[in-house]
Amino acid sequence: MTRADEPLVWQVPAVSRVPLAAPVPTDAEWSGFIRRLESRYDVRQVQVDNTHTKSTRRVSDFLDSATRSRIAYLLPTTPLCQGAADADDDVDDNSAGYVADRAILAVYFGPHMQGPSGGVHGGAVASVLDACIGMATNPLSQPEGYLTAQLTVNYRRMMPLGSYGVAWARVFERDDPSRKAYGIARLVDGQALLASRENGESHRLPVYAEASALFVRRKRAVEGASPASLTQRSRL
Ligand SMILES: CCCCCCCC/C=C\CCCCCCCC(=O)SCCNC(=O)CCNC(=O)[C@H](O)C(C)(C)COP(=O)(O)OP(=O)(O)OC[C@H]1O[C@@H](n2cnc3c(N)ncnc32)[C@H](O)[C@@H]1OP(=O)(O)O
Repeated sequence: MTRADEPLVWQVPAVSRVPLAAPVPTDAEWSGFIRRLESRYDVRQVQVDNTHTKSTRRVSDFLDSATRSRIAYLLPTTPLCQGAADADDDVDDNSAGYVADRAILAVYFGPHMQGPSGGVHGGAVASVLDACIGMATNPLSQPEGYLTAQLTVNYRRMMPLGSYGVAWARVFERDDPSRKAYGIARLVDGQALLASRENGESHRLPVYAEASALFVRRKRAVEGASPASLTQRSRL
Protein backbone atom coordinates (compact mmCIF):
# COMPACT_ATOMS: atom_id res chain seq x y z
CA MET A 1 0.00 0.00 0.00
CA THR A 2 1.27 3.47 -0.85
CA ARG A 3 0.46 6.54 1.17
CA ALA A 4 -1.71 9.15 -0.53
CA ASP A 5 1.11 11.70 -0.50
CA GLU A 6 3.72 9.20 -1.76
CA PRO A 7 4.62 9.60 -5.45
CA LEU A 8 3.84 6.61 -7.58
CA VAL A 9 6.85 5.45 -9.56
CA TRP A 10 6.47 3.44 -12.71
CA GLN A 11 9.57 1.33 -13.11
CA VAL A 12 10.26 1.41 -16.83
CA PRO A 13 12.74 -1.36 -17.60
CA ALA A 14 16.00 -0.21 -19.11
CA VAL A 15 15.99 -1.35 -22.71
CA SER A 16 19.69 -2.17 -22.51
CA ARG A 17 18.85 -4.90 -19.96
CA VAL A 18 16.23 -6.43 -22.24
CA PRO A 19 17.83 -8.71 -24.81
CA LEU A 20 16.74 -7.87 -28.34
CA ALA A 21 15.53 -10.71 -30.54
CA ALA A 22 17.75 -9.27 -33.28
CA PRO A 23 20.00 -6.21 -33.18
CA VAL A 24 19.13 -3.05 -35.10
CA PRO A 25 19.75 -3.90 -38.75
CA THR A 26 22.39 -1.98 -40.66
CA ASP A 27 21.39 -0.39 -43.97
CA ALA A 28 22.84 -3.38 -45.82
CA GLU A 29 21.06 -5.93 -43.60
CA TRP A 30 17.78 -4.09 -43.93
CA SER A 31 17.92 -3.78 -47.69
CA GLY A 32 19.01 -7.44 -47.92
CA PHE A 33 15.90 -8.41 -45.97
CA ILE A 34 13.66 -6.34 -48.26
CA ARG A 35 15.27 -7.76 -51.42
CA ARG A 36 14.66 -11.31 -50.14
CA LEU A 37 11.01 -10.48 -49.51
CA GLU A 38 10.74 -9.02 -53.01
CA SER A 39 12.17 -12.06 -54.69
CA ARG A 40 10.16 -14.58 -52.65
CA TYR A 41 6.78 -12.90 -52.85
CA ASP A 42 6.88 -11.16 -56.22
CA VAL A 43 6.41 -7.76 -54.64
CA ARG A 44 8.23 -4.51 -55.20
CA GLN A 45 9.14 -1.86 -52.67
CA VAL A 46 7.55 1.53 -53.28
CA GLN A 47 9.09 4.81 -52.21
CA VAL A 48 7.60 8.20 -51.59
CA ASP A 49 8.65 11.00 -53.86
CA ASN A 50 7.32 14.23 -52.41
CA THR A 51 9.53 16.58 -54.42
CA HIS A 52 6.44 17.55 -56.45
CA THR A 53 4.84 19.12 -53.37
CA LYS A 54 7.15 22.16 -53.83
CA SER A 55 7.62 22.13 -50.09
CA THR A 56 11.10 22.85 -48.80
CA ARG A 57 10.45 20.66 -45.80
CA ARG A 58 10.10 16.93 -46.20
CA VAL A 59 6.91 15.91 -44.46
CA SER A 60 7.84 12.92 -42.41
CA ASP A 61 5.50 9.98 -42.38
CA PHE A 62 4.52 8.96 -38.84
CA LEU A 63 5.62 5.36 -39.21
CA ASP A 64 8.77 6.31 -41.09
CA SER A 65 9.94 8.43 -38.17
CA ALA A 66 8.61 6.03 -35.51
CA THR A 67 10.57 3.18 -37.05
CA ARG A 68 13.65 5.31 -37.86
CA SER A 69 13.10 4.44 -41.53
CA ARG A 70 13.26 0.70 -40.94
CA ILE A 71 9.97 0.31 -42.77
CA ALA A 72 9.15 -0.71 -46.31
CA TYR A 73 5.89 -0.81 -48.23
CA LEU A 74 5.72 -3.50 -50.87
CA LEU A 75 3.07 -3.99 -53.54
CA PRO A 76 2.52 -6.96 -55.80
CA THR A 77 4.22 -6.58 -59.15
CA THR A 78 1.21 -7.73 -61.17
CA PRO A 79 -1.31 -4.96 -60.40
CA LEU A 80 1.46 -2.37 -60.81
CA CYS A 81 1.93 -3.62 -64.38
CA GLN A 82 -1.71 -3.06 -65.26
CA GLY A 83 -2.09 -0.01 -67.43
CA ALA A 84 1.66 0.52 -67.53
CA ALA A 85 3.85 -0.58 -70.40
CA ASP A 86 6.72 -1.52 -68.17
CA ALA A 87 6.82 -2.64 -64.54
CA ASP A 88 9.72 -0.25 -64.01
CA ASP A 89 7.65 2.77 -65.12
CA ASP A 90 6.84 5.29 -62.43
CA VAL A 91 3.27 5.25 -61.18
CA ASP A 92 2.13 8.78 -61.88
CA ASP A 93 -0.51 10.89 -60.23
CA ASN A 94 -2.95 10.32 -63.08
CA SER A 95 -3.60 6.79 -61.96
CA ALA A 96 -6.65 7.84 -59.94
CA GLY A 97 -8.65 4.89 -58.78
CA TYR A 98 -5.55 2.76 -58.70
CA VAL A 99 -6.05 -0.14 -56.32
CA ALA A 100 -3.67 -2.79 -55.10
CA ASP A 101 -5.92 -4.94 -52.91
CA ARG A 102 -2.86 -6.64 -51.48
CA ALA A 103 0.11 -5.12 -49.71
CA ILE A 104 3.05 -6.14 -47.58
CA LEU A 105 4.66 -3.98 -44.95
CA ALA A 106 8.06 -4.86 -43.52
CA VAL A 107 9.21 -3.23 -40.33
CA TYR A 108 11.95 -3.58 -37.75
CA PHE A 109 10.54 -3.15 -34.25
CA GLY A 110 13.42 -1.39 -32.51
CA PRO A 111 14.04 -0.66 -28.84
CA HIS A 112 12.28 2.70 -29.13
CA MET A 113 9.01 0.81 -29.73
CA GLN A 114 8.96 -0.91 -26.36
CA GLY A 115 5.61 -1.35 -24.69
CA PRO A 116 5.63 -4.20 -22.16
CA SER A 117 9.08 -5.18 -20.94
CA GLY A 118 10.90 -6.72 -23.91
CA GLY A 119 7.82 -6.49 -26.13
CA VAL A 120 6.54 -4.20 -28.87
CA HIS A 121 3.92 -1.62 -27.91
CA GLY A 122 0.44 -2.68 -29.01
CA GLY A 123 -0.16 0.74 -30.53
CA ALA A 124 2.86 0.29 -32.78
CA VAL A 125 1.54 -3.11 -33.86
CA ALA A 126 -1.90 -1.61 -34.55
CA SER A 127 -0.33 1.22 -36.58
CA VAL A 128 1.56 -1.25 -38.73
CA LEU A 129 -1.53 -3.37 -39.41
CA ASP A 130 -3.58 -0.24 -40.13
CA ALA A 131 -0.95 1.17 -42.51
CA CYS A 132 -0.70 -2.15 -44.31
CA ILE A 133 -4.45 -2.30 -44.98
CA GLY A 134 -4.31 1.42 -45.83
CA MET A 135 -1.63 0.75 -48.39
CA ALA A 136 -3.81 -1.91 -50.04
CA THR A 137 -6.92 0.28 -50.11
CA ASN A 138 -5.20 3.52 -51.13
CA PRO A 139 -1.73 2.75 -52.49
CA LEU A 140 -1.16 6.24 -53.86
CA SER A 141 -2.25 7.89 -50.62
CA GLN A 142 -4.67 10.00 -52.65
CA PRO A 143 -6.35 12.78 -50.66
CA GLU A 144 -9.76 11.67 -51.88
CA GLY A 145 -8.81 8.14 -50.88
CA TYR A 146 -9.75 5.83 -48.07
CA LEU A 147 -9.42 6.50 -44.34
CA THR A 148 -9.66 4.07 -41.46
CA ALA A 149 -13.17 4.15 -40.04
CA GLN A 150 -12.89 1.06 -37.82
CA LEU A 151 -9.95 -1.08 -36.79
CA THR A 152 -10.09 -4.21 -34.64
CA VAL A 153 -6.84 -5.80 -33.53
CA ASN A 154 -6.35 -9.21 -31.96
CA TYR A 155 -3.04 -9.57 -30.17
CA ARG A 156 -2.16 -13.27 -30.25
CA ARG A 157 1.42 -13.26 -28.96
CA MET A 158 3.71 -10.58 -27.64
CA MET A 159 6.00 -9.42 -30.44
CA PRO A 160 9.54 -9.49 -29.04
CA LEU A 161 11.47 -6.25 -29.23
CA GLY A 162 14.05 -6.47 -32.00
CA SER A 163 11.86 -8.45 -34.39
CA TYR A 164 11.64 -8.08 -38.12
CA GLY A 165 7.89 -7.91 -38.61
CA VAL A 166 6.10 -8.62 -41.84
CA ALA A 167 2.45 -7.68 -42.19
CA TRP A 168 0.41 -8.62 -45.20
CA ALA A 169 -2.99 -7.18 -45.97
CA ARG A 170 -5.81 -8.07 -48.27
CA VAL A 171 -8.88 -6.06 -49.22
CA PHE A 172 -11.63 -8.64 -49.53
CA GLU A 173 -14.61 -6.45 -50.33
CA ARG A 174 -15.21 -3.07 -51.91
CA ASP A 175 -18.59 -1.46 -51.97
CA ASP A 176 -18.21 1.51 -54.29
CA PRO A 177 -21.66 3.13 -53.88
CA SER A 178 -21.17 3.44 -50.12
CA ARG A 179 -17.41 4.14 -50.53
CA LYS A 180 -16.43 1.26 -48.23
CA ALA A 181 -13.58 -1.22 -48.33
CA TYR A 182 -13.04 -4.08 -45.90
CA GLY A 183 -9.60 -5.49 -45.27
CA ILE A 184 -7.66 -7.82 -43.04
CA ALA A 185 -4.00 -7.94 -42.08
CA ARG A 186 -1.73 -10.35 -40.24
CA LEU A 187 1.63 -9.82 -38.60
CA VAL A 188 4.25 -12.57 -38.57
CA ASP A 189 7.95 -12.78 -37.83
CA GLY A 190 9.74 -11.85 -41.04
CA GLN A 191 12.84 -13.91 -40.49
CA ALA A 192 10.79 -17.02 -39.65
CA LEU A 193 8.67 -16.33 -42.73
CA LEU A 194 11.65 -16.21 -45.07
CA ALA A 195 13.27 -19.24 -43.43
CA SER A 196 10.12 -21.34 -43.74
CA ARG A 197 9.68 -20.29 -47.34
CA GLU A 198 13.31 -20.95 -48.23
CA ASN A 199 13.28 -24.38 -46.56
CA GLY A 200 10.12 -25.29 -48.42
CA GLU A 201 8.28 -25.82 -45.13
CA SER A 202 4.58 -25.35 -45.40
CA HIS A 203 3.67 -25.32 -41.70
CA ARG A 204 1.67 -22.38 -40.45
CA LEU A 205 3.74 -19.63 -38.94
CA PRO A 206 2.67 -18.16 -35.61
CA VAL A 207 0.58 -15.04 -36.06
CA TYR A 208 1.51 -12.29 -33.61
CA ALA A 209 -1.46 -10.06 -34.33
CA GLU A 210 -4.26 -9.76 -36.82
CA ALA A 211 -6.60 -6.94 -37.70
CA SER A 212 -9.78 -6.34 -39.58
CA ALA A 213 -10.71 -2.89 -40.75
CA LEU A 214 -13.35 -0.83 -42.48
CA PHE A 215 -11.96 1.93 -44.67
CA VAL A 216 -14.26 4.62 -46.03
CA ARG A 217 -13.49 6.88 -48.98
CA ARG A 218 -14.18 10.51 -48.19
CA LYS A 219 -16.98 12.35 -49.94
CA ARG A 220 -14.54 15.02 -51.06
CA ALA A 221 -10.81 15.60 -50.77
CA VAL A 222 -9.51 17.76 -47.94
CA GLU A 223 -8.49 21.25 -49.12
CA GLY A 224 -4.76 21.64 -49.60
CA ALA A 225 -3.94 17.96 -49.31
CA SER A 226 -1.73 16.59 -52.03
CA PRO A 227 -1.11 12.94 -52.68
CA ALA A 228 2.16 11.26 -51.99
CA SER A 229 3.68 10.20 -55.27
CA LEU A 230 4.85 6.66 -55.12
CA THR A 231 7.46 5.21 -57.38
CA GLN A 232 8.49 1.65 -57.60
CA ARG A 233 11.98 1.11 -56.36
CA SER A 234 14.18 0.82 -59.39
CA ARG A 235 15.90 -2.53 -59.58
CA LEU A 236 19.43 -2.59 -58.26
C1 LIG B 1 8.88 4.61 -46.31
C2 LIG B 1 8.35 5.97 -46.07
C3 LIG B 1 6.90 6.10 -45.83
C4 LIG B 1 6.14 5.65 -47.01
C5 LIG B 1 4.69 6.16 -46.98
C6 LIG B 1 4.01 5.54 -48.14
C7 LIG B 1 2.62 6.01 -48.24
C8 LIG B 1 1.91 4.95 -48.89
C9 LIG B 1 0.46 5.13 -48.81
C10 LIG B 1 -0.26 4.56 -47.90
C11 LIG B 1 0.30 3.79 -46.83
C12 LIG B 1 0.01 4.39 -45.52
C13 LIG B 1 -1.44 4.32 -45.24
C14 LIG B 1 -1.70 4.81 -43.90
C15 LIG B 1 -3.12 4.55 -43.65
C16 LIG B 1 -3.46 5.06 -42.32
C17 LIG B 1 -4.92 5.30 -42.32
C18 LIG B 1 -5.24 6.30 -41.29
O1 LIG B 1 -4.60 6.38 -40.30
S1 LIG B 1 -6.53 7.32 -41.63
C19 LIG B 1 -6.58 8.34 -40.19
C20 LIG B 1 -7.58 7.84 -39.19
N1 LIG B 1 -8.92 7.94 -39.69
C21 LIG B 1 -9.55 9.12 -39.80
O2 LIG B 1 -9.05 10.18 -39.49
C22 LIG B 1 -10.97 9.07 -40.31
C23 LIG B 1 -11.81 10.14 -39.68
N2 LIG B 1 -13.19 9.96 -40.11
C24 LIG B 1 -13.65 10.53 -41.27
O3 LIG B 1 -12.96 11.28 -41.95
C25 LIG B 1 -15.04 10.18 -41.67
O4 LIG B 1 -15.78 9.77 -40.55
C26 LIG B 1 -15.08 9.03 -42.75
C27 LIG B 1 -14.32 9.46 -44.00
C28 LIG B 1 -14.48 7.72 -42.20
C29 LIG B 1 -16.52 8.76 -43.13
O5 LIG B 1 -17.17 9.99 -43.31
P1 LIG B 1 -18.08 10.31 -44.59
O6 LIG B 1 -18.91 11.49 -44.22
O7 LIG B 1 -17.24 10.47 -45.82
O8 LIG B 1 -18.87 9.00 -44.80
P2 LIG B 1 -20.44 8.71 -44.55
O9 LIG B 1 -21.20 9.25 -45.71
O10 LIG B 1 -20.83 9.15 -43.18
O11 LIG B 1 -20.42 7.11 -44.53
C30 LIG B 1 -20.30 6.33 -45.72
C31 LIG B 1 -20.64 4.93 -45.33
O12 LIG B 1 -19.63 4.43 -44.40
C32 LIG B 1 -20.25 4.13 -43.12
N3 LIG B 1 -19.33 4.58 -42.09
C33 LIG B 1 -18.66 5.74 -42.06
N4 LIG B 1 -17.90 5.81 -40.96
C34 LIG B 1 -18.12 4.69 -40.28
C35 LIG B 1 -17.60 4.18 -39.07
N5 LIG B 1 -16.72 4.88 -38.35
N6 LIG B 1 -18.00 2.98 -38.67
C36 LIG B 1 -18.89 2.25 -39.39
N7 LIG B 1 -19.42 2.67 -40.57
C37 LIG B 1 -19.03 3.87 -40.99
C38 LIG B 1 -21.54 4.90 -43.11
O13 LIG B 1 -22.49 4.31 -42.25
C39 LIG B 1 -21.95 4.82 -44.57
O14 LIG B 1 -22.46 3.56 -44.83
P3 LIG B 1 -23.88 3.35 -45.59
O15 LIG B 1 -23.73 4.00 -46.93
O16 LIG B 1 -24.89 4.02 -44.72
O17 LIG B 1 -24.05 1.86 -45.68
